[in-house]
Amino acid sequence: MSPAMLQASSLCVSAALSGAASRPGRLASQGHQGKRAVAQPLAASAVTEAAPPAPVVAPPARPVDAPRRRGGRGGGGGGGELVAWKSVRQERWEGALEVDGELPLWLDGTYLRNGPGLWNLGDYGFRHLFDGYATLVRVSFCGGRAVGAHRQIESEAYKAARAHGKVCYREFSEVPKPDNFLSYVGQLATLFSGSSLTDNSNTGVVMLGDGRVLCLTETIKGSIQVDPDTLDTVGKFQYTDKLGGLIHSAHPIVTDTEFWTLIPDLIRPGYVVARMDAGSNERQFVGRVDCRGGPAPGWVHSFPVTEHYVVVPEMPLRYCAKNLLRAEPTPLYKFEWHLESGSYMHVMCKASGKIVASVEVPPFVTFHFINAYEETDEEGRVTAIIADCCEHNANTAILDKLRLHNLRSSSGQDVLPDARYVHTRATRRRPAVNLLRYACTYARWMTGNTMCRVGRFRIPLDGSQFGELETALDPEEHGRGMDMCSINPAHVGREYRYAYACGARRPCNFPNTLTKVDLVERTAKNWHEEGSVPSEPFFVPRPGATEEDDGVAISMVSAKDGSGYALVLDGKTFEEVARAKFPYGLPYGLHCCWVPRNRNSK
Ligand SMILES: CC(=O)/C=C/C=C(C)/C=C/C1=C(C)CCCC1(C)C
Ligand SMILES: CC(/C=C/C=O)=C\C=C\C=O
Ligand SMILES: [Fe+2]
Repeated sequence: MSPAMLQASSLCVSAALSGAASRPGRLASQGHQGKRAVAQPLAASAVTEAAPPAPVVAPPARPVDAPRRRGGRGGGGGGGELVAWKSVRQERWEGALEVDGELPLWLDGTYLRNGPGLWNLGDYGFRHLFDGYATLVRVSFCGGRAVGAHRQIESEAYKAARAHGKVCYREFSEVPKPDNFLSYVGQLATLFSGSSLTDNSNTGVVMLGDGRVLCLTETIKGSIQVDPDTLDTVGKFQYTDKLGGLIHSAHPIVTDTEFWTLIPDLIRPGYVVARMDAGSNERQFVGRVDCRGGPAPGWVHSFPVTEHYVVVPEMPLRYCAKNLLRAEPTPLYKFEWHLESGSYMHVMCKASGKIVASVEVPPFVTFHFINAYEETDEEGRVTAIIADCCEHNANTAILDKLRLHNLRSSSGQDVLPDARYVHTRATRRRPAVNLLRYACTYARWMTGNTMCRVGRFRIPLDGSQFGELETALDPEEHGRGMDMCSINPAHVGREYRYAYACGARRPCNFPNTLTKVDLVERTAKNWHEEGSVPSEPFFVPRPGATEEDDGVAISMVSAKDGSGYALVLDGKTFEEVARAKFPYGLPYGLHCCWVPRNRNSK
């Protein structure tokens, strides 16, 4: 058993044996080099100080400028105000969590969530949700008990910011301020080599087939291995191949045996599709898709695969080399909207790297593909690819809504653009229909009545030129909000029925519900607690389950009273099973993974 696994099981034992598990705010002390806890008070200047020695177990954190008050329903740290959009700096915190309800005994492992939880450097506040320094929160479940932990990821970008008290690398919207013209010219030069790009891995976290756990963002250098038990930053994940590239999709598709990724090519507009075997650090070139429109590839935050194919989306929201060079953010940050360039979906055969379909589709805006699968005829021949996404109704306004100023100032107002769950259908006779759809999309834009929906693409494999994009269920079912989706991992690339996501209860300025979507019945079940901000509900199947929704969905909630807790919902009924309460409030976070206790480890 590796030291990390030993530590994990001792955590389980200490949580199970210690009475601290039922006392909020009490910390299960877990020795680390025999040091005592060092307080990390969240003064606004905390991050600008020279790096202090890492504390063993820090006391409960307070967000920047939050009052010190106790109590509140959600757990310790309540009685204040919503912490979701405030920096909560924890260099190393760990403690037993008070549990309300009954945690299933089969839930045995670690839920890990990554996200940009630190948006302040001294007096300086970052602009955008996606700028924050990477923050890992974990809850380890064992024997009906829960132990929480919280740490910053030690990226070069974060360490440099702490040491110098300023942004030193190019983040999503933040750029280091040059001291003079010469240093500006120097910065431009480093942009081309990629050395000025951030490695702040604040987006996703995945467990590779060999048990290694990686935090990821859109820069390739921002692939960082972490220890899921201690949350230690193990080091950079070095890709040992010669594929190059500076950016990639933040959401590789990871299975027990492989890892698929997309590498956009900004010089010769297109995408490289690559795969890596579990246990390896070497990506292999599979094939290339040339863009059909526009001066640059479309943003590929994520993409889906089926059993035999990789789906490569080409959105009209495209990377923009000029915007990459700018010191001040543009309305669409590093991107540009090129409606005239068209929108396309490409399908590549995993085995041969050949493109088997490339269709034009109505314009769309998505961060997150949910899943894809192959549609077959009676003879078992694959006739089309179905690909689902959280679609923001071809409206780029969502990027602006995720500015911290908007998230902090417009709560209570109904300013979240609508989203939907959509699919596409492709035939040769569609141009007129598509034109009509574009017109409808823009009519909705003009009236401000846009929709956020589950978008379903249908991409036929019969040589048709056009694909369709349809709304998979009435967006009113999930309040016209839809993002941050997970599904049963056994259904990745295969037909599926259920998706778990964040939806909306209007009025709101950000998704504020958890929603279970049933794509067969075209209905949704919703969980909501007034004023709370829940993050991605991550589905964990029950070991041995045969039904798709037999398991739990785990989310972390930043509650209205300033508290924070992990919420466990029943995968079938979507009723609350239990909540494990942190003794302080949690910042919002993005994506999650599940690390079973008996994982392989390297
Ligand atoms: C958190 C999230 O969802 C997205 C994060 C995206 C990031 C950090 C993108 C960063 C980028 C750069 C630092 C330079 C190159 C362009 C781009 C990929 C947008
Ligand atoms: C949180 C989010 C969108 C919410 C809108 O409805 C998008 C996050 C993207 C990055 O992972
Ligand atoms: Fe994402």
